[in-house]
Amino acid sequence: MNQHSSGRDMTRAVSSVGTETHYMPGWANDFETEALPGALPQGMNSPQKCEYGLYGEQLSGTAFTANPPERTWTYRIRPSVKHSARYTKIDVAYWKSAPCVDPDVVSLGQYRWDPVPTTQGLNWITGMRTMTTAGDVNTQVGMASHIYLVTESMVDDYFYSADSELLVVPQQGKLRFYTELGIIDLQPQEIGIIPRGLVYRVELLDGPARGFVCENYGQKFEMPGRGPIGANCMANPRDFKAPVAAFEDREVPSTITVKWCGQFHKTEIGQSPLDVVAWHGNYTPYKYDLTTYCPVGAILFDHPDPSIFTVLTAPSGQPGTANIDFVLFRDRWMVAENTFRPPWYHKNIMSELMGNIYGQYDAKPQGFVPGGVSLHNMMLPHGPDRDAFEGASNSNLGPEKLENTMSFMFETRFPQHLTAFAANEAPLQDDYIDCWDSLEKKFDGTAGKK
Ligand SMILES: O=C(O)Cc1cc(O)ccc1O
Ligand SMILES: [Fe+2]
Repeated sequence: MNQHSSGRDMTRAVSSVGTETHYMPGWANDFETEALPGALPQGMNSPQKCEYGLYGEQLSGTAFTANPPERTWTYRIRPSVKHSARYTKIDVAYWKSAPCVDPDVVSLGQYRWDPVPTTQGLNWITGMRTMTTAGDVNTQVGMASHIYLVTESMVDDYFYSADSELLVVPQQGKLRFYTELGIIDLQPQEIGIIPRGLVYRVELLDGPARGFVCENYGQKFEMPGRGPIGANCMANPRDFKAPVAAFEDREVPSTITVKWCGQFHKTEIGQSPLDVVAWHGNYTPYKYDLTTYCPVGAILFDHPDPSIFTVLTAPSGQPGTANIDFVLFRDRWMVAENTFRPPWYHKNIMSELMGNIYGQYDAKPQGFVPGGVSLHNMMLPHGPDRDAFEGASNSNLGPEKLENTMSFMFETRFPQHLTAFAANEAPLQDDYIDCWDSLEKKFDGTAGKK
């Protein structure tokens, strides 16, 4: 997987705020890219003097001795220490971190929310609304799920999370992430990953923007083991895209906000920190087009576990038991014979937070709407509502295409705790649990096969 990318050939010089984006394909490649010709040292990382008067700096995304180690070498106008003055603690009211167990909030239950409405004056930081937290940010275990609401761009304000990598799932609007390593545009049906420690700002290209974020406190997302499926289908490595180098040489009063151990801190500096002119390495932000995900499923009978739809998985250290699985339910053919085709009724040791990107989800034809969220927590029973059950039990089973549908699941081995925002302020559907009320007892002890 560590093939050498031809990033340099694809690089376009973008010497200040770029308007076009360019990407290099491949999963976890060892990329190289430069926004000015010759800015990237060849054959070594630390020349005595770098070209253009640049400073060399390493960003380590794994422990030095991890296998494989992930790191990126940057060549920048100033070293990051110059983008880091004294920090002041600030309050970011709605962005919570685990452990965050509110004694007045009940997390045991099946929950569903309508889309959280967007309001004016929200940027990537102030518009982050934490719905659930799991694990512990201090021990780098677990995750948080958020809804983001963005109606304003960050202009000379920058951010990074030392706590987490962010998996961003847009549902509405279009965002541009100006990062230290280049520019990524994101819109619905795409996902982006912003790695831990990477500095960026988020611009609103088309708003208002809303979407979902999985904040991963633990080991990085990786492609799932493919097992008997073999080398093809599911997510294909070449469909992951890393940005080419792009830098800002802007000397204006600016701020950097840092999320660190669940707390937020701000510092003021006199220039843009996005000043990396060239870089090489395998620790990068990336995007992925969900419509390139090639689903594999039941082609004769029965309904497999949803793990067959895993796009990315973040390991927990216990094999097969992820800190987080990111699972995609996209349009696909249903052909299974003599089969109840929607998800079965079940209880799961993992906890399942789902979001609807667009369309209708087969187990919940009503009520789980685009922008909406549901939570089926650890060991809590759930499954199709009555209409889905009756429909699927009585339909004529020809080949049928599930169309106009894209939902996803953040599934974690840890119980998810609701925030006070999720319990009290977000549009919780109080009657969600009633969707199973009208399931009848159909049992007839005399009716079975003799
Ligand atoms: O609960 C859900 O809707 C998600 C889900 C889908 C599926 O096809 C099988 C199991 C499962 O948890
Ligand atoms: Fe489920």
